[in-house]
Amino acid sequence: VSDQAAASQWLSSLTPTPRPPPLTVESINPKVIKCEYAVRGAIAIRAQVLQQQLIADPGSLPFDEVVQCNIGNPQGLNQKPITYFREVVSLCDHPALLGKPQVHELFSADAIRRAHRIIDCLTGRSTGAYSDSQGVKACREDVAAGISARDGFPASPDDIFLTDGASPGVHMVMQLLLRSEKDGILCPIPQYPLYSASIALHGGTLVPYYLDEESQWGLEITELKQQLHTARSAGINVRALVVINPGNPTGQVLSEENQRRVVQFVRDEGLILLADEVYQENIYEAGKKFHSFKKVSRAMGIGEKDLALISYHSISKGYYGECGRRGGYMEVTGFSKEVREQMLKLASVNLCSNVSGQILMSLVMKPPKAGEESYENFVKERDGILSSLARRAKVLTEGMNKLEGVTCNQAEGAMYVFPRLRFPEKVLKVAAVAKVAPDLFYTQRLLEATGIVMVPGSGFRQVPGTWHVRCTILPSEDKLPGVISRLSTFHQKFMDEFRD
Ligand SMILES: Cc1ncc(COP(=O)(O)O)c(CN[C@@H]2CONC2=O)c1O
Repeated sequence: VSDQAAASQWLSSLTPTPRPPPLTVESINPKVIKCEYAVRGAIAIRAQVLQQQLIADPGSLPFDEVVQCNIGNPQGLNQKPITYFREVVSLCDHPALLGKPQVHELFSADAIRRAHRIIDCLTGRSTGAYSDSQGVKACREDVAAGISARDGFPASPDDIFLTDGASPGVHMVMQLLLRSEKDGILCPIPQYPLYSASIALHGGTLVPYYLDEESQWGLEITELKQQLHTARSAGINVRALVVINPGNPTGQVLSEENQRRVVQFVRDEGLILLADEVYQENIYEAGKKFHSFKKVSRAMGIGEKDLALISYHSISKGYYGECGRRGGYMEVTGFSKEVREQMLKLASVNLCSNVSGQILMSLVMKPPKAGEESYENFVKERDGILSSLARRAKVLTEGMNKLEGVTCNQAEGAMYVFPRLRFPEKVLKVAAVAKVAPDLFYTQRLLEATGIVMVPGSGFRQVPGTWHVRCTILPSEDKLPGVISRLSTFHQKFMDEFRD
């Protein structure tokens, strides 16, 4: 062996053979790879890059701001928090303020009283201490009182789990229900992708039921029955039915009659009803009203013994929009003591949800009452936000319906419009070559041209061969006309470019 070869052999013997990286995309849990969440997917990621570019190099793009219409994040688009709510959580987070002489100049008397009451019930009198795993008892009592007042039927604090938003509550239940791919969950299509993502993460099967766009995203019982039968024939053990009411991304508000038939279906088929009601205070359509599935079932005389029901709520929506504070509840009824003990065990693994979010959830469910010092201002703030959202829902729906090839159902509730786009054949061809869904292709072009961030309908699943986009109704009323105008100009150019 030559000296050179001997030397290089010696050197290579000194350098350890490179180990393969401990984690690669190939060695990640395949359930994680399968999971997708379009609300913060490719379009949102690209939007962040453009946002940074605008900061670094203003004037370098054909628009001067990125408008985040991809996510129901009201305070991200300048909606102001509710004064009373923030007063109470501020005092709870810094109780020393209560001892300051100026406190009565800075905070309303009822917020001070509420804070004292809450602090008295906190472990160690501190929001910094772990609470019970189900949540602070006093907060659960207020949530239960609020549910009882809303529904006219009793709710128990023992049935309430306070969570870091509705999302972890959904994940917990999927973890409980999904043992293998043989376990299925009936989900609306289009659906909020937390459900498809969580079902994928927990190794279950999403069993679709299609909402009927032609009847304002109606939920047909015949469709539920057909999809259930198909899944069962394929050997899927369907465990639960998810209903999102008001709907995301579709914005429909179910009629009470429709809800009664859903409850009857769930009861007859021995399913668990997962009622996602996070938009319960976002009702805009005249004549439409929110009815909780808890109320509907109890009014039918269907109680805990007949129906397993988990109802979700959140502080992220409504008129409060406290998305970043992470607060929510699951009301759990109709399960055995042993099952609830398993739920509590699961909750205890995460110790507890954040206490400020728990306090905010209790304030949402038991806000100021008439006669209390904050009441008038609270009502003014609440009604101001909700009436503005209703106006924006109408304006945006009208704006969408003026676009060529676009039809858009009225956003009766929630925070989105979900228009259907009929693309020229050329768009379908170009998108196929680019290997992207046509509605993703559209939202990519829209973002690059206007800075408007929308989520492609394919991120929510949809009837095959139909294409949609989801846009929030959240740009402020003074900004919304400009957004619609930029969208219309882009849309016209896009359709002209690809006209058959
Ligand atoms: C129907 C529905 N359920 C649950 C959640 C989870 O909310 P929290 O975990 O914050 O309580 C959302 C959030 N809406 C997402 C987030 O913004 N846009 C969306 O579509 C939702 O729309």
